[in-house]
Amino acid sequence: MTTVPSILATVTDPPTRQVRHLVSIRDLTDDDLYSIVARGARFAAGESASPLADRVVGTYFVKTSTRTRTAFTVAALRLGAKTIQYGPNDLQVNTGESSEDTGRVLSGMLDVLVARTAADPGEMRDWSRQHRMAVINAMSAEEHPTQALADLTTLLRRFGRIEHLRLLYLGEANNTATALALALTRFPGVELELRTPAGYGLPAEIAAVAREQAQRCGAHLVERHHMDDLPGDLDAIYTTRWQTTGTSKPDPDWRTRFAPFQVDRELWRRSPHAVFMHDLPAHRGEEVTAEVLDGPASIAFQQAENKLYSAMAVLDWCRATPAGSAS
Ligand SMILES: NC(=O)NCCC[C@H](N)C(=O)O
Repeated sequence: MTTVPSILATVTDPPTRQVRHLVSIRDLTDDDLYSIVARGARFAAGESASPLADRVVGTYFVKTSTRTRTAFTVAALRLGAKTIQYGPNDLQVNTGESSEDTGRVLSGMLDVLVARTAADPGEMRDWSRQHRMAVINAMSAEEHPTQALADLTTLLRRFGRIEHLRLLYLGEANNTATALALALTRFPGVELELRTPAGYGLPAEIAAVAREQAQRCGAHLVERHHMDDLPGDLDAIYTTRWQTTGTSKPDPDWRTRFAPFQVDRELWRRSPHAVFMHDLPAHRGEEVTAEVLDGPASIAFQQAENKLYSAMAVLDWCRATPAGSAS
């Protein structure tokens, strides 16, 4: 008769792991938000750590990416993790596997999935219906949360604070604007004004959430659809490219309607100390002039570098820890 080797009796399941997902800035408590932004600044200042030494981070980018994919891949490597990269044609979702099944399968093997998706807003939520693999939104058509976190780290490094900063955002209120509005309105005294072409403002639901947060936290959110009576004495002027990934513009003459929102030197007359911010890639001569983007006020390329430090902070925040233990 065959006997079972006694060594099998000593095999036990690993401890349950609990992760935190970042699909939207709304997934973060105020404390989470403040601590990720501050941690990003500490990583930028040279803090090093290897908290992901035994972890595997997957990146799945359906859309093109220069900054975000590189930032998260390098961040994972710097924190000690190994990485695996999936391109748009690599997963069985292309042959019809459901996004929920994909999440269930990957969560048995990966610790983190960093994903940039096409238009489907439910996909990332489907993947995050488990607590073993953290899901990080590296940009969807609706929101770009890790961009806003990097931008806030940039502001903190530049000004030493975020509270009471005055910011003007120009152009389409796209995924980046959504994340910025959801994040900045949680800082007391922040004044965020968006000037967007009519029909290209924040989605009504996002504007409502951001207004409610602003009221709770003592911030201010203003949205207008013209370029008259611009605010002065700003700390930062922010813009983004006019053609947002995964979206289309229904009106054929949209360029004419966007043209007045271009960021040029004239804007600085009222705010000579303002910095210029851009999530990149930039289209010189469209949303911003070359003179501004490449000029002394521009911190756009510092923003890009801060995506790395901010990605390190995000990966460390969301990593799996045995349930019940401190992170
Ligand atoms: N920094 C980035 O992630 N840039 C790529 C995308 C920029 C813009 N928000 C877009 O959706 O097209």
